[in-house]
Formats: sequence, C-alpha cells, structure tokens
Amino acid sequence: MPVLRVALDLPLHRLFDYVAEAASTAEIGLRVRVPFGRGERLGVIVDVQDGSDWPLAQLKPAGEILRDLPPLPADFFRLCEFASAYYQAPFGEVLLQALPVGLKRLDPPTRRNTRAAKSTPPVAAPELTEEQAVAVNAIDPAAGFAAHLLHGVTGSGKTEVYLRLIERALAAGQQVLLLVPEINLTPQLEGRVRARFPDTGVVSLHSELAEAARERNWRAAFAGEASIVLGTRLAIFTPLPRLGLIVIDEEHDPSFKQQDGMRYSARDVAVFRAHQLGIPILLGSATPSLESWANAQSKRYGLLTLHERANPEASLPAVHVLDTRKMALQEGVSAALVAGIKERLARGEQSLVFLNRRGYAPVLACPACGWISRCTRCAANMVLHLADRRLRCHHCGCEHRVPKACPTCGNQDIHPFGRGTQRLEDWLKEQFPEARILRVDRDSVKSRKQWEVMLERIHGGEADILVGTQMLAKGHDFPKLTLVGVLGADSALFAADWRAPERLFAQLMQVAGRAGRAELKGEVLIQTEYPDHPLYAALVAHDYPGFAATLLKEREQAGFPPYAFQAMLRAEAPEMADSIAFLQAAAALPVIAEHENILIYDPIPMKMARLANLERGQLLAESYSRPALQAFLPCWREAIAGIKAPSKLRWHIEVDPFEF
Ligand SMILES: Nc1ncnc2c1ncn2[C@@H]1O[C@H](COP(=O)(O)OP(=O)(O)OP(=O)(O)O)[C@@H](O)[C@H]1O
Ligand SMILES: [Zn+2]
Repeated sequence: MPVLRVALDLPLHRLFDYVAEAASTAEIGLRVRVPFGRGERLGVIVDVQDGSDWPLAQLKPAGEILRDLPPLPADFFRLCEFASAYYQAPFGEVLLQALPVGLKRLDPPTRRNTRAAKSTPPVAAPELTEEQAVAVNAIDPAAGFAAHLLHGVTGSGKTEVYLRLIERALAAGQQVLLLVPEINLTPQLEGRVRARFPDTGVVSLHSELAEAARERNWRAAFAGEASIVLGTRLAIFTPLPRLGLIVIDEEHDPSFKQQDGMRYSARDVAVFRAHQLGIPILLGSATPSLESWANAQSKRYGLLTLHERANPEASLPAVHVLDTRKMALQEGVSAALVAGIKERLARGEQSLVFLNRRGYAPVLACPACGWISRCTRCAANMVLHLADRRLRCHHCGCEHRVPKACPTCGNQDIHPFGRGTQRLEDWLKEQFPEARILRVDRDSVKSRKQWEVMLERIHGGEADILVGTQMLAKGHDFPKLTLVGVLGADSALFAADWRAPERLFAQLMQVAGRAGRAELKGEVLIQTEYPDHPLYAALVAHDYPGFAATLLKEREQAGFPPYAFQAMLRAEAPEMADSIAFLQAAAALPVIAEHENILIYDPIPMKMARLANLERGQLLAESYSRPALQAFLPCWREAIAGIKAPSKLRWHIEVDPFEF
C-alpha cells in the first residue's frame, strides 16, 4: 500500500504518514490535504513509499492532492533539509515558511495570470571602469561553484558589476537571484533593473508585498517565467528551476539575519545553495562582514576589489574627527557642523546629519525625585515622542500620554534628557528657518510607499538638510549630498556586544559614503569625545582592510567567531528564576559529556533581561569545530525538549547567534 510521507507546518521534528491508494513517486513535491487531529491541514508530499514504520491500520487516508502547481523540485527539498539540520528547525516549518500564504491554504484561490511587461528600449550601460571589468571577468558562470566577495568602496559602482553579470546569466538562459537588505528593496532599484532588462521577466519578493502579489511573483519565479528575482532574505528559499547566479548586495547587512521564528542567515543559506547547485555567488559590500572578509583572506572566497569611485569626477569624501571635549556645543551640535551646513545651503547642496536614535529624547526624568520614564514591561526606558506627545517603548511597543507632572512626586518641571532625531530636527529648524529639512527614521517612514515618496523628494532636490537614522546610511546615491555630520556615535564604542565595533564601523563608513558621490566634493564631520579611537582613525583613512584585520586579530585572541562556532539557547518565562533554572538543567544534561570539543558557558540573564513581561536568559554553547557543534546540537535539542519546565516557559536555539 503506498504511503505518503508528508511535511506539515508544526514545531515537530518528524514527517507524518498517510495512506493513499493510487499514489506514486510522481506525486512527490505536490501539496496534499490531510486529516490532522479533528481538522484538516495542508502539507507537502516529501516521499511516497511502500509501507510505513507505523502499523498501516493506524494510518489515516490522505485527502486531495493539489495539482495547480508543478511538484516542488528535489533541490528545493535539499535546501530546506540543509536549513532544517543546520538551524535546528523542524523540516516542515522550514519548507512551509518558504511558500506564499495563498499556497498554504486548504482551498487555494484561483490563479490569476501575470501581467505582461511592456517593452521599451533598454537603458544603455555605462562603459565599465577597469576595476569593474576585472571583477566582471573574474566570475566564470560555467566554472561551477565559486564564492566571490566584491569589496568596493562606497560609490564604486558595485551595482553595475551585478548588472553585467546578470546580463551574462540571462544570455545563457539562466535565472538570477539578487538579494538586497530590507530597506534597499525600493521601487527605484526594481526600476533600474527593469530599465536595463526591459524584455526580461523581473519580479520582487519581500515581506511587504500584498499576499496576492507575492503569490503571483513567486509562481512566476517558480515557473521560470521570471528570469530575475529581486528579493529580501525570505526570497532565498524560492524554488527556481534555472537558477544560474546569486548576488547579495550589502552582504554585511543585519537584515539578512532573521531574528525570530527560524533564525537563519540568508547569506549563509545562499552560499550553501550556490554550492549545492554548482553555480557562482557574488557577495558585495563596501564594509564586508568579518565572516566573509575572513573567508576572502583565507582564499575560500575569491576577493575582487574596487578601490575607486566609479564616477571619474568623484572621489572619496574627506573625513574629519571633531574633538567635542574642546568645543562648546549647542544642542549637541558643534559650530563647525553648523558652519558646514550653512556653506552647503549657500551653494544649494544637501547636508545629512546622522543620529541613530529616533524620538525626541531617549528618556523623560524628574530632577526633584529622580523618577525616569521606565517601561513597566521591559528593562528599558520609554522614549519621548513630542510630535504626538507620547512616551513609547521601542522594544515592546507599549505607549502612554506624556504626563503633565512627575507621576511620583507631582513636580511639574520634568525634563527630556538626551537627544533624538525629532529634537535635532526642531533645533535645526530654528537655526535654519529658510532650509527645507527632512527627517528620515522609522517614525517618519512607516511603509515602503512612504519610503519611496521620501526618496523621490530627496532625489528631486526637495530637501536641503536630512536628519536621520541608519535608514539613510545604506546604498543611496544622492548626487547633491556633500556634507555628512555624525552625532552620538560614541555610545556604541564601548557597547557590551562584541559585534558592536564591527557594526558601528560599517554604519559610519556607509553613511560617510553618501557624501560626494558625483562631481561635488564630499566632507564628513564626526563629533566625538574619543578622537583617538582606532575606529575613527580607520574611518579617516578609509581603511576597511586595516580595521578588519585589527578586529579579526582581537576575535582570534578572544576565541570569538569566525574562529569559534556558537549556538545560543535562550529561555523566557514570567520569572527569571524559571528561565535560569531551565538553562541550568540544559547545561547539566549528560549528552554534553558524550560529545567532544563542546564548551558550555554559565546561564546568564540577557542584556535586555525583561521584554514584554517575560524574563529572558541565555546559555552559550561553543566549539572550535563546526562539525563537532553540528553533531552535538540535534542531540542537545532533543534532550532539552525532555526537560520539565513551567508551562509558560519558551525556549529556542539560535545557531550563529547575532546579538549578545
Ligand atoms: N562605469 C561607470 N562609469 C560611470 N559611472 C558609473 C559607472 N558605474 C557606476 N557608475 C555610477 O557611480 C555611482 C555609484 O554607483 P553605485 O550606486 O552602484 O555604487 P555602489 O558601489 O553600490 O556604492 P554603495 O556601496 O555606496 O551603495 C552611480 O551614480 C552609478 O551610476
Ligand atoms: Zn516595553
């Protein structure tokens, strides 16, 4: 009797068997309706075999097999198997999270056809610079798997390298997957790709697409009708029958790491996928992740370098460090920065003031009794948002009206402390009443549509001064922007997270890289109380390789990734004692001693110990050997699942944890 082995979207590390009289292996990869509990579920047929480990009499018959899609291919299953094994995530969850919502419904809606693209003549490609040409020619699509890191300074024209490689892959009849960070996937980029390849099917896949559009695009990609798939991290799991090239832009970007549900790195999954398919992958960045940089140094990845800006008239901006200990600041802004902005205004150029803290002020406080605006649910302060007079927790999202007086002592004279983008914007408006000031952060840009409108205004020269957070740091090309001022970066210099310096350096080099991208010369002013810090010295010298070497040496000495491999077990419960007790039990499991080369640290509360009324702890497992860690994790996971815990306790394992 044929038995279907079915993957279901359940947090269980197993498949489910159903009998199906007429089924054959031709049905592998199709969706099927199956009875489950008292209801019905939609699953995917992973295998069809003769018989089962269970007594056949106990198996229920499968329901209808859906045939509106061709079967999901074997390479897609292998990709999901890899992600499941590597990230300790149930196979069924991995597989079903890869499908658009509409395809997971028991009754799929009827399919609509993709609109045909209108044909216009392609936008001409610029002549490649010498370095761009070397990079393009270094990648041989016929040579099988090879991973290349494209380290190109800001404005060096990495996009043009991608476009040429895409052109080549298309000519060979292949599909291309271009992954970009969340915030970079703007209609502008899509428009640029479409303009270059007007006769090619281009689809985008990202989390903000409406369900129907995502399904339509996914189907076009899976059917091979779309040859270029432009997507954010979730797109890495799209089955693509003719995939011949993967490109990851801004490969260092944290948004490639999923931080909830299945905690995976789309970049790492992409490298596996390229390897599995025997195709090239290109990782591009002006500030590569240290993992990728180390891989390039050890020659596991090829290294391609663009040292110069692509526009022959442009050069890298001059970066200056301003020692604010010797300056009188007004609202945190130095006279030099004010003068710089004035000059730009007079010349009709744009300035950008970077402050990576949104809101009006990070906290509201009472000087009389010492009250401060704490979130009652999190170990964090409530941020003051004066624009709509709210106190808001940036971690759990809860909010209140701003009190008129101190809730503890009744003092009416309570003050905002510190500075966020709203306060800076207000002050700049007073200083430069004639200037058009645009604030760009998560509060002023809430949707992709708003982001698009904002970018169009900036490009159209409708802003003189931009005030913004990291949203403004990435990948944008604003030709009239010639001054970047950086405020408040010092707070990240001494953060507890050992990845903080890498992130800060990347962020500042990226934001600095927005200045002077065209003919107009750019200047960057960094205000700091630590002008001699090596991180700032490296920025002044535009020395990514030097700074990366320093950080990698520190990591090697401290035994941190990429020189060690880690997995983090986290537990959360209403009481910290329960979380820690659970982690202690996990740290004492006999399975640990049965594995070699595994180091288990002590359980500790997370840095942000309380989030939305849950108290969180973490336990780090580490090894100098990736295979040793990978062999250990499934055994550990199973043993952990057997620990008796309070019903409200939740736990998960994150492989290659990102935040500490
Ligand atoms: N070969 C070329 N000749 C002339 N201009 C070019 C060439 N290649 C790219 N450009 C221009 O150089 C500018 C920078 O290119 P692009 O935005 O691709 O840089 P990037 O390397 O992605 O930078 P970043 O890392 O800062 O995002 C763009 O305006 C682009 O049109
Ligand atoms: Zn909160």
